[in-house]
Amino acid sequence: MSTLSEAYSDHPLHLHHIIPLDFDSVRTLPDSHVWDTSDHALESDDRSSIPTVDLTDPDAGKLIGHACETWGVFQVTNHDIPLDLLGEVESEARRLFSLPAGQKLKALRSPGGATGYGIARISPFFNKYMWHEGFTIMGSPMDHAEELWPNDPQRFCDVMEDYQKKMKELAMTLMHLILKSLDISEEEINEVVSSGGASTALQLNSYPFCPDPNRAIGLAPHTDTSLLTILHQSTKNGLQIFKEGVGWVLVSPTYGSLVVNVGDLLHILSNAQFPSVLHRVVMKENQQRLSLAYFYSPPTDFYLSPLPSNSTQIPLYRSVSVRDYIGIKAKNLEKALSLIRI
Ligand SMILES: C=C1C[C@]23C[C@H]1CC[C@H]2[C@@]12CCC[C@@](C)(C(=O)O1)[C@H]2[C@@H]3C(=O)O
Ligand SMILES: O=C(O)CCC(=O)C(=O)O
Ligand SMILES: [Fe+2]
Repeated sequence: MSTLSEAYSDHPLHLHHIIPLDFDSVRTLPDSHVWDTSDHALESDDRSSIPTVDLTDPDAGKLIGHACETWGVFQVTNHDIPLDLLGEVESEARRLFSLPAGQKLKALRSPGGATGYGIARISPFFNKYMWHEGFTIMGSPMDHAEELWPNDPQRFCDVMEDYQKKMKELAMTLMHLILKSLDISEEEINEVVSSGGASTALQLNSYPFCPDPNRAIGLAPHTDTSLLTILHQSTKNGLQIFKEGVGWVLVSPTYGSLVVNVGDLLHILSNAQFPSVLHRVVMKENQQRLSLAYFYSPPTDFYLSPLPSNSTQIPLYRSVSVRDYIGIKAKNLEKALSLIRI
């Protein structure tokens, strides 16, 4: 069985698509980072905002199913992730991104690697660079933590591992609710969610202070490759999701609540009943913004096909392994879903 890291190592990147800019050293926005941002301010009004679901609500499953169908994204409250832990992970992320550029480069993601410091994996698909630096974790971050803090790697590792453990439990709870809302049997749910383990990743995102935010982008529009993604955002605005017929909708951070979004793999599994949501990060505030994204997927050798609850419908996608889909996405980005359409 292959790991998520191995699935990504089949698709190596060039160094210029890994190494972030030394953001502290620039006083003006380099041309390499200038984007057409004419639609960034075109947000729909306040009346449209993503649904919020209280996980202790007896109707949570139904509400989540409905949110996945209509929005592909929702906020969750009463999720059992301690707020102290969220604060600690955020502060460890802040400590990492505050290191001098030269120090961060010691933990640079390798061209064939999946973990460590670097720019977003989707970067090769765009001719400009994003105002973003990231740090990807899969399991224990010890090797990279030793590169960053040779004398004190443990604190960072403990917090990140604790967070991944709790996020995994939450992701499994949410997946159970989501699949139950599709009337999938318990056995089938267990095949997708628990028995064979999971592929997971934790991405720390930093959008540094920008000298010219109106001409830069934090993260270009994309859908996630996961079943679902659970996101914590620091107090700064920037995340927008695209809703058909409405346009770009701002997802303002609400203290203590987490943003959950449908990824491509759940899109396939649900036969497009739960569409993966297009999202991006725009530069809204004149301060650094941080976010923590946890990606939950089935094991890489798991074959996804539209689930039997949809058997009365025509399956829209052919069966594909997680590993193969990662490869298709690595080569084709937003065209990936259409390439596996029957
Ligand atoms: C498990 C994942 C999910 C990844 C790849 C790998 C580790 C890093 C994730 C992100 C994080 C930033 C946006 C994204 C689009 C990117 O460029 O890297 C994500 C991508 C995906 O959802 O495809
Ligand atoms: O920073 C954010 O709010 C979104 C991050 C994101 O979309 C990702 O990591 O995939
Ligand atoms: Fe994303």
